[in-house]
Amino acid sequence: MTVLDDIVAGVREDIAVRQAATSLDELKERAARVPGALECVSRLKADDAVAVIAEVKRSSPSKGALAAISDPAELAGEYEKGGAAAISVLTEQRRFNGSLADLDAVRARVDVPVLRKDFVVTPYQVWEARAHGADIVLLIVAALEQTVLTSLVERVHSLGMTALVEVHTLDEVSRALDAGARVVGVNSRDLKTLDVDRTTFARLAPAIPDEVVRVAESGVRGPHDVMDYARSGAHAVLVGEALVTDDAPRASVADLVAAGSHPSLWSVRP
Ligand SMILES: O=P(O)(O)OC[C@@H](O)[C@@H](O)c1c[nH]c2ccccc12
Repeated sequence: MTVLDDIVAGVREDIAVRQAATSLDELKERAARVPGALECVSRLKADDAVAVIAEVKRSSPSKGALAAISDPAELAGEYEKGGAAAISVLTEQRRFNGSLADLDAVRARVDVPVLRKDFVVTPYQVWEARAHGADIVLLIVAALEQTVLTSLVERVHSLGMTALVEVHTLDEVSRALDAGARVVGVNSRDLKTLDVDRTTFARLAPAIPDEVVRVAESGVRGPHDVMDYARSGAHAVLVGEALVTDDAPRASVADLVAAGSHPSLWSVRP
């Protein structure tokens, strides 16, 4: 059993508990009452800048506890003021110590798009994301069979949200594109082993066409990594650990944003 299998098994148990408390019909009613999802593709793909997606994450299976984050909305507010294009909120409970309450708190605070970061394997979770105000939903190719992936991408898009379809291999890039992904995230961390290899993005990016948004996920330590990912064709970067463990997250986001619009990047861009 891989780490990913283990996480998904726990997630399925937790879904069953929530589903017993809140029916799908009830979620659909809630989803109809929240403001519509924000359009994200144009925000994640500027002509001469790298969009920074800043993440609210307390723990991870690879690193254990990262930061207490007693006030996720406050942290997200700082990210937004620093220039984050979107905020990612981990809602997985067992390994990442997140919750839908964190998503609610962040949604209520910021105006930029909010990403529900979880191990989404059923339509119920997609409705949940929308009912809690998410604009973007993560779908991890390695956790989904192709027919399920395709139907979840369609569900996300039909609810006006954007699917961030995560890949780690070339084969998964094809699967993401076949499933109709408009935004593809290359995770430098292998979710089966938790190893990080920052060269993954550069290897996979050429297989992702330019009309699709290319997001480089994981392993960003600072401005230098943003510039490296940008040189390899990233339109956006997703940053967690470096920001949640930082004393000045707002300034650090601003530094990443500044690095992503450095003039030297846009003359060498493929
Ligand atoms: O903390 P990092 O190395 O900056 O990584 C952020 C993000 O990419 C990572 O949290 C992540 C990427 N894909 C995921 C899927 C599930 C959970 C977490 C993730």
